[in-house]
Amino acid sequence: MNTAQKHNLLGDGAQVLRILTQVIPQLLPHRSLQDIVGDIQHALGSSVTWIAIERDGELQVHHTGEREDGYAQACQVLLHPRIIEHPYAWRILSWSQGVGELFYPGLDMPFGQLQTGILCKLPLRDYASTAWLFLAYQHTLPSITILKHGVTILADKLRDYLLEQSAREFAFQELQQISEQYKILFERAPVLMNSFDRNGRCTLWNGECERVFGWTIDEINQAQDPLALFYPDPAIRSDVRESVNTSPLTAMKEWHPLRRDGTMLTTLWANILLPDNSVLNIGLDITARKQAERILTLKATIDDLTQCLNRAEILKKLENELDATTGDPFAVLMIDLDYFKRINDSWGHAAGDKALRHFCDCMRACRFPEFYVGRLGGEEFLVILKEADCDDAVTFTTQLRETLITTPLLLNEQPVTLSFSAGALAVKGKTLILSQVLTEADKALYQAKHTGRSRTVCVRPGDIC
Ligand SMILES: Nc1nc2c(ncn2[C@@H]2O[C@H](COP(=O)(O)OP(=O)(O)OP(=O)(O)O)[C@@H](O)[C@H]2O)c(=O)[nH]1
Repeated sequence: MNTAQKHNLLGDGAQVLRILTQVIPQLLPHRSLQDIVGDIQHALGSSVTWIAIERDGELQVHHTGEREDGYAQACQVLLHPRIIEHPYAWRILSWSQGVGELFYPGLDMPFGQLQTGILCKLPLRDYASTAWLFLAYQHTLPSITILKHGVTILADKLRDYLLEQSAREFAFQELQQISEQYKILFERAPVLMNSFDRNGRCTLWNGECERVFGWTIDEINQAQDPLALFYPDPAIRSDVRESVNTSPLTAMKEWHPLRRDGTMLTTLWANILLPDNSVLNIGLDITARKQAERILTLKATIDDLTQCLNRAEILKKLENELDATTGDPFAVLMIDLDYFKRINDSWGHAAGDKALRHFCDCMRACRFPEFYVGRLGGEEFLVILKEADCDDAVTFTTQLRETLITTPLLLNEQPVTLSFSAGALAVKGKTLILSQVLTEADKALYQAKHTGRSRTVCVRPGDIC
């Protein structure tokens, strides 16, 4: 059918409806607007056809001619004073002849020669946008009224198509925004997030993993078994695999992976099974926190001044020894510095502190297989010698006295030899309770103090030797 025959059909209402039944079913969501404009032009035989959409102040134009500037074409019509200053609200405007001269004066074929034209507004107000459909013919048509009715029907369907497209685009943009937000969250959250596939290849590795472990995802995947970088022990590796792949842990579990520099981390991990059956591992690096906890725990057991065990801790140790089911023998020494007040009085309190630290250093320097030193308070100390008897206790104090002589305390560069008295007690089996041990050792110490000081008195319960 040639163009003239096609134009004649547009003068017949029934034919126009028949043409529309071919075009309207093509307004499918997956088809592009450019294709749809092409369908309309082909079915209705127009020479110039375009659809313009104004969204957020921006004009998008969909047209058929590949080489033509559709944007300029649409602007010339939509920004024409006759359109902008139109005195009435309008939905559809038509010109039975002279459209080319009106909108495209002096332009080449077919623009300057266009005769009949229709501009139809497609209100898309819900989405803060407006669209226009423009059709123009080089010849005058038999009935502009019939064409206008046809275009109104087509415009309604076209508007439904555009609204659906807008809704899809809106949903897509929202999805993209959400996915972008999750991407940022994944990359920047101060939480370790990663995932490994069934072959052990790393598929996800967020910024925090890179920062904490020191490897990039590419570096990890260069290893034959990436997991072995973190867990060199095959048994632990198998536990990790079991926890991730076989029974993902929803509660946090502590693991100790290695980082790139070989240091061991303390981490907590939980595994989240995703809908595609992959597992996302979420972890927290608690190395610094654990370290701080260890230091705090240690500090709670240490005497600040002398760095030996504090009173509570040495008494706890003594109680543990007394409660031990094995009932292994051990010796207890209660030690008190002699005439310590004189050091404070002669050299000042700071010198007294220095003397206490020096005395503890000398005790710790003594050679004995296993022993604990604790400060009971002031210048009084308790020493527990494991698997020892009274003779060992005496040997220990003799050694300590020698050390104090060979390594005197220096006060204002003057050597001062510290002296101490000691009460020793040997404990065998589970025969005594804590208070009895302390009372007996104290009795022996008292004896040492009142029989000349600088000596060790050994006692067996109820019996001083
Ligand atoms: N510099 C210093 N002095 C302390 C500390 N704790 C207790 N003292 C002092 O230790 C002295 C203990 O004096 P005394 O109980 O009379 O004992 P001493 O002078 O050693 O006499 P004997 O035990 O009888 O030989 C007191 O002057 C306390 O103030 C401390 O942490 N630092």
